[in-house]
Amino acid sequence: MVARLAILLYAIVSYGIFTASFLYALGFVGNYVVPKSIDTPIDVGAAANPGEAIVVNLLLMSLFAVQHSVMARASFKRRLTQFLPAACERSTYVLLSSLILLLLFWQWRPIPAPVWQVHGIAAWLLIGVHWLGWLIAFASTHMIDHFDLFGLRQALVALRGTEMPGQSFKTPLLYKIVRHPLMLGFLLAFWATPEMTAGHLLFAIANTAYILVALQFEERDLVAAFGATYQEYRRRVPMLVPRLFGRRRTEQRPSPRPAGAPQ
Ligand SMILES: C[S@@+](CC[C@H](N)C(=O)[O-])C[C@H]1O[C@@H](n2cnc3c(N)ncnc32)[C@H](O)[C@@H]1O
Repeated sequence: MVARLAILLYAIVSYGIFTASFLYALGFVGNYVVPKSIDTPIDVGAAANPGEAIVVNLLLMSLFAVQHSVMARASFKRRLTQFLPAACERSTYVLLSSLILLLLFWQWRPIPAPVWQVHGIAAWLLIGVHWLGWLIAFASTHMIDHFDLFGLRQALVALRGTEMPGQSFKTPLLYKIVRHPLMLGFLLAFWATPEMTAGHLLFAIANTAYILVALQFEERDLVAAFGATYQEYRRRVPMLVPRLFGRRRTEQRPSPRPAGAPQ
């Protein structure tokens, strides 16, 4: 019982650190409230040299990308759970991702050179799209399973001593019109800004490239897990850009989750 409570505590702490990093990300990307944002150095007088800034920023984003993708693979999870209880695996993933994000926010080198600036109604439209992106991203986690994605469900199931139910294939709400609404939300939040600087542009380009690569791995795992059901979904539903005047959709039956489906 003590071990199960410790797992739950670990999951709650990891979730708390994730929440802090997510809230900080809102301020960081949008240049709101936080002491250090994507365009404002802590030490305002000391702008980094752009070459150094590009290298440091790319290293920080690569660290996040490698951790986030390697730890999401089934083979890595199998190895990790030889040392850790399976109920801690997702919380560990969430904890490390959040700590790396906080490191990125802390060590980020702004490159303030302006790339575009828009004013008036166009600026307000872009700000609206930016916040819509964050809203879509947050809402999408609830459409898949927020508490499962962030490791709390696994800890609660372990506390009850019951079996963790397998991952099921879902297409609720936004998942009916795009396969990856969470990533679509991030892309909108990263790109829609009335004042784009060189540093922000680097952030948006590198993260877009990472998302496009990471989705290939994620979809490979989803095809392995759900087979023809996911392949049919892939043919029917666009990846990131909703089809506004789409083809007629056919209803599909839910498929049972085969053993070894990714979490
Ligand atoms: C961080 S979520 C991102 C989901 C999706 N890529 C998106 O952008 O909305 C990643 C997890 O969602 C799972 N996943 C993605 N699409 C899913 C679906 N249609 N049904 C169930 N799980 C899904 C993946 O297996 C992975 O474990």
